[in-house]
Amino acid sequence: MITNMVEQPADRLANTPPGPSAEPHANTPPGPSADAPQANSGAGTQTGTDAPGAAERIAAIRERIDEIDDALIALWQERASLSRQVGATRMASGGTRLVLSREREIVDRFREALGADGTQLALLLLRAGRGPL
Ligand SMILES: C=C(O[C@@H]1C=C(C(=O)O)C=C[C@H]1O)C(=O)O
Repeated sequence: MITNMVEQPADRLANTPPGPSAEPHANTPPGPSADAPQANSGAGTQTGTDAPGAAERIAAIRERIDEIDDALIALWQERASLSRQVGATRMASGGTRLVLSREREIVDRFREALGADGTQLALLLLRAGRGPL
């Protein structure tokens, strides 16, 4: 889980395997980390540095990261909804719940674009729409 790592100085990250507590329950959104040391103490989210220029630059970049995350979440939810509609339509007409050849195409597409992470992302996307196999 990245949440705990980003609030530690980089030199503390090496050779520190995540313990059991680093991975919360799969469906539990992570809350604020109470145990990690803070690199700066102003108002708002920690940037991980006390250097004013760097902190401001990081805050600006984070605005775009947050926008991207919002879009990813909305797209994720829309895709899952559409996938469920396809499944319901198909089953209501006597068809199958899944079409594995189509799923294979999707996994291949993500893997070709993103490598091994793409495979994992595609599998998560598919599961979000049609449930676990
Ligand atoms: C949405 C569909 O149904 C299922 C879900 C898929 C998906 O989430 O992309 C792909 C194939 C099917 O197993 C579909 O056939 O397009």
